[in-house]
Amino acid sequence: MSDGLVVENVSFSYGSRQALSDVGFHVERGRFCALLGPNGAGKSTLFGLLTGLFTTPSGTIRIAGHDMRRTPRSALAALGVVFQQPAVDLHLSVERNLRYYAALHGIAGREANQRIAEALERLGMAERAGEKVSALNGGHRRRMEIARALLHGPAILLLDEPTVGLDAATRQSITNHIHALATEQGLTVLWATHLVDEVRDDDRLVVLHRGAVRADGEAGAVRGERTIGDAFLSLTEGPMS
Ligand SMILES: Nc1ncnc2c1ncn2[C@@H]1O[C@H](COP(=O)(O)OP(=O)(O)OP(=O)(O)O)[C@@H](O)[C@H]1O
Repeated sequence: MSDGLVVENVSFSYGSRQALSDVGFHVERGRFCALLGPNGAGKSTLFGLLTGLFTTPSGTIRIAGHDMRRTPRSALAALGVVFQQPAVDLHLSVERNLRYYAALHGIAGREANQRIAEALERLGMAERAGEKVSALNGGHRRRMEIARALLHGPAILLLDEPTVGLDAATRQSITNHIHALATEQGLTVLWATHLVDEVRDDDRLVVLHRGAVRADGEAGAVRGERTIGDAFLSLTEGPMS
């Protein structure tokens, strides 16, 4: 368990507004975990804590065995992040965007070339390396951002609603790629979404609602005889926070 993702007793408030209360779950190494929650559930707040954007006033976060409070640099070095809002330079090529990001992590020269080639290959983007990002469709831009998040070799990949605005076929292709990274390469994945059709029965599933964990387990077991959509609705009914 030490090399996966551990969240224990995490609470967080914006002033008097409590956004997370006593949230805890563990994701084992190499698992794809869907973090499912409706708008306002607290997903972005949790991502803010996992990525060091906010400090954790209470509770423990361990990333690949590194405690966020005691060894934040090691914890963050083990993390790859795909944020909800794309942050890429549209006027540069895919390869140039990745090269800048690699340089930020102190990776240059032949090592950078090799990692960029590998990351693009993994996401099925090798032939687009020389294209300007502005010429790519939304799905390919997203894949490029995922490739970029993998360049420094993170143990854990966080994705905050990465398929927003993409069509169904593209969404499925991207979720397939990320599942393959988990099963084939041992990457631990936390995938935040409010789209129930992105969750598969053999995924780990954590349902967050009004800042609290409402369900935690293998998705097939959490839904039981219900569809995942019905299970989600019954777990998240009641007023929004
Ligand atoms: N900067 C802020 N100041 C005050 N309250 C906030 C702030 N950001 C979020 N909140 C509140 O915290 C709670 C959790 O919000 P959060 O954005 O983490 O949810 P979310 O699950 O990411 O929702 P969404 O899918 O809409 O992004 C909500 O009640 C929200 O209104």
